Amino acid sequence: MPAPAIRTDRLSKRYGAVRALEGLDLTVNAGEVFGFLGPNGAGKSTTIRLLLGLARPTAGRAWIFGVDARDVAAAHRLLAYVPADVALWPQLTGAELLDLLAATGPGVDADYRADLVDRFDLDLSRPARAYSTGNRQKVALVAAFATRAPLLVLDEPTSGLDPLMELQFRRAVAEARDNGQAVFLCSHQLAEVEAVCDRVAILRAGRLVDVATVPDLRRLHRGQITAQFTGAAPDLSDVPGIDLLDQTDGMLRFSLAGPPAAALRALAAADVTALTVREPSLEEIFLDYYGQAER
Ligand SMILES: Nc1ncnc2c1ncn2[C@@H]1O[C@H](COP(=O)(O)OP(=O)(O)OP(=O)(O)O)[C@@H](O)[C@H]1O
Repeated sequence: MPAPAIRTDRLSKRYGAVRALEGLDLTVNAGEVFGFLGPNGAGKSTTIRLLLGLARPTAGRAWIFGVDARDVAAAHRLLAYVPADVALWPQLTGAELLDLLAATGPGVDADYRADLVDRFDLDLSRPARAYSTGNRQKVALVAAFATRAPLLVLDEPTSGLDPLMELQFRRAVAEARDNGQAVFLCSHQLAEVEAVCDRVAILRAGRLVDVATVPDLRRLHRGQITAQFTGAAPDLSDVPGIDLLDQTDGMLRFSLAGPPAAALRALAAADVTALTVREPSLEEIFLDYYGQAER
């Protein structure tokens, strides 16, 4: 079996009394787009710093394709990184920057890079000091995708991109996956994570809360059902996991956790004329987890 793109074993980091990361066990496979989510301060950046060898773990270990993450020279031949705050040398033009980044990174596919420059609508003749936040992000993204590195580590890579560029980003991620690359995507843009990720990990206060596919996460969280009926209202009093949200004459709306069989039986006993089922969005799932921390 080839080594996974990322593996961590009880990876932990403390800053004094602060437990930034506690016992993280994670595996990200080649060809997988993996979302890494968590509220502010959950430990996402700390994890990335440990994966990149920018910080030393207090305990535990991390590997990039079987290479110890602390072996920075070897591990960085296998990955490309886009930071949340892209800083570029202000006097260099976009073209000079891409050449510099290509020369110092894990390699470059020049044809693909030209294609990406076009798709991301990047003006390479301007100096970096004249770039907006979004344009700086585009330079870093084009440089990273163009490496075709086996692992792409992307930290909040699209916060400054407009919707058209966001679509280009999603397309490039899909191409990376089709090319067998792994993508580790840290993002607060939940719609983006929902659209591109195969699996997501949810981190809270330095600990992993869950790792699952988006459909699996949906199954664990509350969906919303609206039923319209004529005659007597369906009797939902015995349905487990139900939470009645709204009831008017001829309509009721409820949320449901767990399998829908009991609710469907109760609805079938009434004269239901229309039924809509809305699955929870990743945002609702995330808030559900986040809300648990407040309780
Ligand atoms: N150098 C440091 N010294 C002290 N504490 C730190 C340091 N870096 C991070 N922390 C603490 O570790 C915890 C995790 O921080 P981290 O930056 O990893 O969170 P994050 O999930 O990336 O948050 P955000 O979404 O806001 O970027 C926080 O409590 C933070 O204050």
